[in-house]
Amino acid sequence: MLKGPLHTSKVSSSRWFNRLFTLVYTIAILTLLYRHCRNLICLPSLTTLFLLVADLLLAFLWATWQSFFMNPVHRQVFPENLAQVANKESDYPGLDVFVCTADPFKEPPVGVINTVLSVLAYDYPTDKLSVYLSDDGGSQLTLFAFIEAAKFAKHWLPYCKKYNLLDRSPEAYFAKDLSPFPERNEILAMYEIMKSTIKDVMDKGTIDIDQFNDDRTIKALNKWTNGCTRHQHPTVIEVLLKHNEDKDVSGHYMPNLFYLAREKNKATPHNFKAGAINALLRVSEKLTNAPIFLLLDCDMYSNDPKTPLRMLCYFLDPNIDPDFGFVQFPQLFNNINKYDTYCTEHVLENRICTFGMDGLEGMSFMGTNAFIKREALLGKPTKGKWIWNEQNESGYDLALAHHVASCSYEENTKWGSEIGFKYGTLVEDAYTSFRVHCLGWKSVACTPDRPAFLGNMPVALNAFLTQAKRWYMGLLQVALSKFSAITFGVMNMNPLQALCYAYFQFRSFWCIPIIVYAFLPQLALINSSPIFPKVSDPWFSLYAFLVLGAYGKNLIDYLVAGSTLRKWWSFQRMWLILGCSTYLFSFLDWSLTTLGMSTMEFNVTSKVSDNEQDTRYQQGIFSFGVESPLFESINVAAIINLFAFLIGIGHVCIHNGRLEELFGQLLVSGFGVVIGWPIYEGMMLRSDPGKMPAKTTLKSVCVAFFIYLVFSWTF
Ligand SMILES: O=c1ccn([C@@H]2O[C@H](COP(=O)(O)OP(=O)(O)O[C@H]3O[C@H](CO)[C@@H](O)[C@H](O)[C@H]3O)[C@@H](O)[C@H]2O)c(=O)[nH]1
Ligand SMILES: [Mn+2]
Repeated sequence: MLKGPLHTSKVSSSRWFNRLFTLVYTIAILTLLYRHCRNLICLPSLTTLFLLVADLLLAFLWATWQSFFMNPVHRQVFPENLAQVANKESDYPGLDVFVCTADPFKEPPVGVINTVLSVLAYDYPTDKLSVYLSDDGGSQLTLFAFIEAAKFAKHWLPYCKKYNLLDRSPEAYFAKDLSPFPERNEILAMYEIMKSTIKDVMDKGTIDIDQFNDDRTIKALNKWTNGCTRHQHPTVIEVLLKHNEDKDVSGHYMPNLFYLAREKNKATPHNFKAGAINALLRVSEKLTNAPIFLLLDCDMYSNDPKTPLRMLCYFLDPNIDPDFGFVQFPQLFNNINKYDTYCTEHVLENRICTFGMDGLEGMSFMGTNAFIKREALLGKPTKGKWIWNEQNESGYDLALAHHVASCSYEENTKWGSEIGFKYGTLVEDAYTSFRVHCLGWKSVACTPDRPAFLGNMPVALNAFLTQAKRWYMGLLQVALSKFSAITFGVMNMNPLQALCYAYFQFRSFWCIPIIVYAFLPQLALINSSPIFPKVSDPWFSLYAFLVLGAYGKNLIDYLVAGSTLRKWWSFQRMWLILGCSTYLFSFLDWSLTTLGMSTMEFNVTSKVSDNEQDTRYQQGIFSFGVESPLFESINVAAIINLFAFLIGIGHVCIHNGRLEELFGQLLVSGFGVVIGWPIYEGMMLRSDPGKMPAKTTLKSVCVAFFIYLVFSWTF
C-alpha cells in the first residue's frame, strides 16, 4: 500500500452543465433539420438543399465535438512520492529519447542541438538515458553539428546539474537574464563559438574534411561519398557519446548519444516521419532497448528537467493497468502572441480535447512530447503486471543496427501496417494513436503548470495554412479509409472516444458548411432574395438560439479554459479562414492523391525565423506576403461578403419593409465583413511587405466577379 499517491484524477464537475446543454441544443438542431426537410418537400429549391446539407454536416461535426464534454478528467502527479516504488535511481527503467529532424536548411541544426541538449541534461540516471537523433535529411552538415554539440555537452551537462538549472536548452537559458553563476560567461562563450562554427559550415553548405585532425570525426564524415544525396545514401550510425566511456568535464559519465540516418534510395518509399520512427525503434532495440521511449520533434525542447519523473508516476505505479500505453504532454509554443492571431495556441485542443479524451480511453498521441511503452507499438496489451527487460549492458552490435535501418528491411514485414508507426497517411501520429487505442491500449495526459516542452509555430499565414493543410489532408486519408473513426473506431473502442477521433479526422468537412454560409446568404442578398425566416417569424428565434447558443457556449469554453476574449475572436476568424482555404484545399489534395494524380508529400515546416515577420506577428498583424491559392479563396469570400453587405444595406434603405426579411442575411454578411477586416486591410490598406500581393488580390476580384455573375442568373 502506498503512503502517498503517485497520481490522482478528478472528473470535472462542469460535465453536468455540458451534458444538459448538449441535450437542449440537440433538440434545437433536430427542429431545424425538420424545418429544412419539410421545406424541401413542400417547396423544393436548391437553396434549401444546400442549407440542409450544410446544417446536417454542422450537426454531425457538432455531435463529435460534444463527446469531449461527456467525461473530462483532470490529473495530477506526485513525483515526490516516487521513492516509495523506486527507492534508488537504478530502479528506474531505461529511457530512449528519439529526436527527429529532416532538413538542415528548414530546421537549423543549432535549434535541433538545443532540443537534444535539453533532454541529454534530464534529471535521470545517465546510465539509463540514451538520446537518438534521427536525421532524415541524411546530411553531413547535421552530423558535423552534432559532433560539435557532443563536445559542448561535456561542459553544458555538469553546469546544468551543478546549479540545478530549470532551462536546459542553452538558447532558452541564455535568453533569460538570470543571476549569473561564476562559469556562466565561459559557457556562453563556448556556446557562441559552437554556434559560429556550425553557422560557417552551414553558410558554405559543404564540409572540408581536410581541416580536421581527429580520426573519429574524419571517419564519420567520410561516410558520405560523392553520390550521396538526401534521397540516396547508406545507413549512417554514429556513436557520438557513449555511456561508460565518455565523461563530462566534472568526471561523470555522459548519457548515450547516437546519430542515425537510415538508408534511403529513390526506389523504396521512405514513409516520412513514420518510417524514420520505425527505423529508430528497430535501431534502438539493437543498441539500448529501453522499455520506454520519448518522441520529440526537433524544435520541441524540454522546458523542465524533471519531466521523466512525472511520467514514471504512471509507469512505475504498481496498480496501473497492464494496458497502460503512454503519457502525452501538451504541445505548447513559446512564440504565440497575445492575440493568438492564427489560433496556433490550440486552446481548445489543449484544454478541452485533452481532458475530454483523457476521461474516456485516453489522450491521443500528438506526434511529439509523449513517453510511450515500446510494447504498445508491437501489438496488443498483454495481461499481467508490466515487467521490462534490463538494458543490454554487454555492449551492442552496430552491424545489426545498420541492418535494421536499411531500405529493404521492411519488405514483407508488418512494419507500418500492424507494428510500429502506421504508414499511408501524412498524420502518422493521429493515425497510429487511433490504431493503438483500438487495440486496447490506454493513455493519460500530463499537464504540469510549467510546460514540459516548448516549440515554435509559424508566424506567417501561408506557412501555417500549408502546415494545417498537410494535417487535415492526412486526417482525411484516415477518415475516408477502412480505419475511419466512425466505422472501425466505433466498433473497436468506446464509441465516445471514437467520436473524439472523428472530430479530428473529419475536420476538413467543415469547409462545406462554412463555404455555404460564406457565399449563399450573401449571393442571395445581392439578388435581394431572402433565405432565412423573417424576424417576426417564430422560426427566427430558433435560428437566434442556435447561433447565440453555439457562439456563446464556445466563448464560455474559451474563457473557462483560461483564455481571453481576444484570442476567442481570433479563433472565430481562423475557423472561417481555415474553412475557406485549408479545409477546402486538403479535400483537393486528397482527391488528387487518391486519383493518383499527385503523390503524397510531407513538406517540413520551416523553423527558420524571419525578424520582420516575427515583429509583425507580435504586433498582431497578419503576414500574407506571398502569392498563394490559399489566400485567393479567402479573399473571394471576403470580397463577396463586403459587396453583399453594402448592396444589402442599399436594398433595405430603398425598400423600407425589406429589413425584416433580409435581416438574417445582413447579419451574416456583416459578421463576415467585421471578421474579415485584416483581409481587407491586407488587400487595400497596407503597403508593407506582409500585405496581400496585388496579383493575388486582382485574381480574387476576378473570381468574385465571375461568381457574382453566375449567381445573378440563377437567383
Ligand atoms: O520525412 C520526414 C518529415 C518530417 N520529419 C520530422 O517530423 C517532425 C515534424 O515535422 P514538422 O514539419 O515540424 O511538422 P508539424 O506539422 O509541425 O508536426 C506536427 O504534425 C506532424 C504530423 O502529424 C507530427 O508528426 C508532429 O509531431 C506534429 O508536431 C520534425 O521534427 C521533422 O524533422 C521527419 O523526420 N521525416
Ligand atoms: Mn513542427
